[in-house]
Amino acid sequence: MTKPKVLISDKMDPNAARIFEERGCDVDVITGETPEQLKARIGEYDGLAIRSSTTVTAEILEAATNLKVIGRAGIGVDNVDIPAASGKGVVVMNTPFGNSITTAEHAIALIMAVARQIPAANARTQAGEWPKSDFMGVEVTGKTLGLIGAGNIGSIVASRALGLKMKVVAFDPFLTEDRAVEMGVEKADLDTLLSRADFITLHTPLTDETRNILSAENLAKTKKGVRIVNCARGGLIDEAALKEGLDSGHIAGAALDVFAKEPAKESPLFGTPNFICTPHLGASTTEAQVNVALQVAEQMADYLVNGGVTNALNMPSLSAEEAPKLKPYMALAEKLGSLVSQLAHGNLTEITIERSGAAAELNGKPIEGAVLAGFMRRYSDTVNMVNAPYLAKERGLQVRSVRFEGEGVYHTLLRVTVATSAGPRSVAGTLFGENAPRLVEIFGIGIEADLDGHMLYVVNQDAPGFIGRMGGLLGQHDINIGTFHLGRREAGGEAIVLLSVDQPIPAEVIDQAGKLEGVKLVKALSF
Ligand SMILES: NC(=O)C1=CN([C@@H]2O[C@H](COP(=O)(O)OP(=O)(O)OC[C@H]3O[C@@H](n4cnc5c(N)ncnc54)[C@H](O)[C@@H]3O)[C@@H](O)[C@H]2O)C=CC1
Ligand SMILES: O=C(O)C(=O)COP(=O)(O)O
Repeated sequence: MTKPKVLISDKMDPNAARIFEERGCDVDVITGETPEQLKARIGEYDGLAIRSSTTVTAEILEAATNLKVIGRAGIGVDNVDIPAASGKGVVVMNTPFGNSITTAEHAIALIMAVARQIPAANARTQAGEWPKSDFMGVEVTGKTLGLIGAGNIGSIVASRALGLKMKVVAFDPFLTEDRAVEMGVEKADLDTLLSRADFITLHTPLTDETRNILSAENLAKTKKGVRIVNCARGGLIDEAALKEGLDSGHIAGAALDVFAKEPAKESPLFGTPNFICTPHLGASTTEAQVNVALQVAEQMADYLVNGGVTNALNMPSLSAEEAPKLKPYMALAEKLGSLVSQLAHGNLTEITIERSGAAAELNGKPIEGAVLAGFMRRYSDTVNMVNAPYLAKERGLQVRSVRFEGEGVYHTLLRVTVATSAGPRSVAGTLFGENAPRLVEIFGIGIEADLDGHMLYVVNQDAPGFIGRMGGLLGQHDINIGTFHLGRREAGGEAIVLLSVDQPIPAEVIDQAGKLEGVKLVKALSF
């Protein structure tokens, strides 16, 4: 048998190459290439091991004709086009815990550095100035730390900050009161956190929801004299607004390890007083790099040599006999989980997964995992079908599984219901024809649709002329409608529309759709 061939395309601890070789893989270490060079080379490889410097686009995946697995030696996978990888059957794995302590420690180091202006004081002292009277710092003891994102890294930061005698206020949709008490933090909404924090640190993945979470508007809600630290992802903060806040003196200091555009070789923030930055060093300690290198190489080699799957972000763990029967259900389950998470808002504390008819006969665990992975994916880079139930439990999400053996209208049905502060929200789906996943109900209204690509969800008053107005608006913006599905509770009552389009719908078109006569709600969805 020919040996699987792996490319390590980012700087990685040498233990990774050693493990690949010991486990029976050939390995090349070629770092710092341009996307064109990687594209030209990738066709030879079965595995690609990366950190954050390699961006794996759909175009690179197109050229990756032999690729079976991408391993991220680290946590964030926003540099990998996961849908494109899934489409090509390429497993994407990460190492969800190997660098979390190290990254949390960097956040704490930056809190201290920004409180005492250590980098500027160091530079001027070494320049021979002895500028003792220019650097008056603040204590962290007794100050409030606002933690945005209380997952693995956020929880470690909280525990360290408590050790420094700070108060910790945390905002995270998956943080329950019980978990907050266990962590010793106070659960808060974002506005409360912004108004109370003396220091703010960010620990969320970069998603559509977290992008610009510290926008100009939200920065304006912060306490005067706030200090901000970002060791998560650049796009979480509006860098121009941060610069304005520092210049005006509203923000007393900021420390960034990550930038919207990396490598950040220039930025309006550079040179701003009380601004500190590091070049994405969050995970850069000997310990973390050895951890993630060993782990990624072991996981990837296990997959390439034995077919074992660990920490995959786009693939469930399944036995060989169950796999073919469960596969279409997993796709349906993940789509329903994703749909309900895109439609339900507020405090998400309980999810119920019902299986009726043929679905009731199957192993419920992988289906549950797939629903939860779809449900939580918007909130975490590290969630997969395997770890989703564990993460849900850890974050206090109650998961109920219910089976109904008899058949209803459909021979097989999955229903996912989420308890929200506004009441239960439920969606249901079945398998049609050649086991194609199909939505059949949203919030109690019958509607049949495929959940695929970019979609628009509209709630409107059932009245003549609506379809024409909506079609006309999208047509004016050159947006082609692929499918159009309608459902309603009763004639003249509340109706819903799900339509699929060929490209993402710009925000201004969504805004205009929301203003059309009879429209109550419009939401862009993606699958
Ligand atoms: N600077 C660096 O070198 C490193 C940066 N990172 C970044 O740190 C991020 C966090 O890592 P982990 O804690 O391990 O991930 P995690 O998945 O354990 O935690 C992320 C948390 O963010 C929360 N969250 C998601 N959307 C949110 C929202 N809209 N508002 C508030 N909270 C939200 C989630 O519920 C979850 O609890 C990673 O996604 C990665 O981008 C990770 C390692 C190193
Ligand atoms: O693990 C992560 O998410 C990181 O951001 C670390 O990035 P790096 O591996 O140091 O390029």
